Amino acid sequence: MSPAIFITVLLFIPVIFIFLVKGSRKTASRLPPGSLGVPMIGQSFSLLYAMKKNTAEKWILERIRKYGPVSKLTLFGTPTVMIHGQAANKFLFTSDCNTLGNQQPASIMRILGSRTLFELSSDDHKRVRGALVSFLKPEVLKQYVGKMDLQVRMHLESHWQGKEKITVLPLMKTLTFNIVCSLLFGLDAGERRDKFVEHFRKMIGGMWSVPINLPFTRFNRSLMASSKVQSMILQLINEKRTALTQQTDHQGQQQDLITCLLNIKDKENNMNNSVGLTDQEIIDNVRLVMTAGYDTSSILLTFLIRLLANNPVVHASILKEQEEIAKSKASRDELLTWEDLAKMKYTWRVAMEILRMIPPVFGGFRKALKDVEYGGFLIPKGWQIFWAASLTHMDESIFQEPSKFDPTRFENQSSTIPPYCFVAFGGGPRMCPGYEFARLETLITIHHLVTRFTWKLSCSDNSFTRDPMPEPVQGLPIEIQTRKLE
Ligand code: HEM
Repeated sequence: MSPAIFITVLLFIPVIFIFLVKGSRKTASRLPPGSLGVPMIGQSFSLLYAMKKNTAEKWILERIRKYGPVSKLTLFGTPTVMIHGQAANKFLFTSDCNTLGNQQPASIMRILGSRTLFELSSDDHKRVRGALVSFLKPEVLKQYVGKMDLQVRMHLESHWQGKEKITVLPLMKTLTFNIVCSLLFGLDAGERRDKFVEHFRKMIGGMWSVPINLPFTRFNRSLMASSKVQSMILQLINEKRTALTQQTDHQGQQQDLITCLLNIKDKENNMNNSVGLTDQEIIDNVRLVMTAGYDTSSILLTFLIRLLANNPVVHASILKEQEEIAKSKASRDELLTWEDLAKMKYTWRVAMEILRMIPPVFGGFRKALKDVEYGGFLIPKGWQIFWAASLTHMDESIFQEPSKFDPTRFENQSSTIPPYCFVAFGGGPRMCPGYEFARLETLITIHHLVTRFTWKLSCSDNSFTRDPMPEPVQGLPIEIQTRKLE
């Protein structure tokens, strides 16, 4: 380098430095209030601790009181902006996919695969979601009420009938897993399903772990189980594909989710159109649906059972509604129908009120794909945005006396609850596609439980922790008694 160029470069270095410092000060002044804390860690442990102690709502409200509805912090290794309120939810759930992307911890992507709905965006997300919804929509699910009913009856006969004491949460997990297996994979009770459950439980054990793949880590065990689950689903896909080629007409026949997805693919291929799902997309999304549908519904059912033990007035009203339906049947063996479920209005309102007060999904993250302005502040590209359902669920300007259990709030939900305020199922294009499936499982199970059993809590501690899903102390042990239909 010639001396003249060298001197010019030297002279420019301070100018560039001053420019960069000024630029970063300007950016810093536009960031929301709050502290990022210790790099990488920030406020993660403090939030997780509050969740464990079931004081996360208070933790968040204190932040809001201190910094206002938009504040910055660091969560799980990433600078984060927490936003709050109806407008914030609308912004988060409806921003276009070039502005906000979905953001899940790295461990989830490695375990469930890179082609799940969680990871996809724009047209890819629409295509795969459309395929899943083609099975999960009410018009299709209504054919499966009887099949779900049979699964619930079998579960109660094996795990409740004749017992005096049971623990609710693990049993509800077994029940929802069996329903998912039967409806999604056509996999009924037997050795194969038992193997499947075993691998699945190991797989989900490491979903919220540090993604370091070393032998004997939780994450490593999860990854190994995930590849076993993948092989089992691939085997099912091959069997179902063979069965499909042997059938000429599958119209009007009951199918499972995998067959339904293969059917879409084959139809599309026949039309020389490639909008169907690849085998990898089927595998990844079947793993996602298994996971998404397992913890959530089982937790809703567990808290419903807890509420019915604690609240005799609600119990009496639900029992009345369910007994009327049971009495309209010629015998106890007659299965429930779609029309019966439509009559269970009060029961579903109670479930919705539980979801308002104890949402199984505490909240979630999105990622800013470019610099975004929100509420007069800058959210820099690459930062994550955090939403928590309870922020609007427990806001007294939206839900009067939010700590009071009041299912009547859901009587005319669309006219009394403003949009983007009840977000237990999320909102916008990523809103939970399993809403109807969860409604069916919940109503059918509660019907059989209240008409066949009475129960009381065995544990006097009525509290629960979050990890990150809410779990009652000791998994909710109860004492049960069989009752006769009056
Ligand atoms: C009480 C039960 C349930 C609750 C409270 C619930 C809640 C949620 C929430 C809050 C989201 C959105 C997350 C976000 O926007 O970041 C979601 C997404 C999802 N849920 Fe559910 N869920 C439930 C049951 C189910 C069931 C039974 C299934 C499947 C059969 C399911 C499948 C899914 C899937 C596939 C997504 C991802 C959607 C997408 O990204 O487009 N969920 N769920």
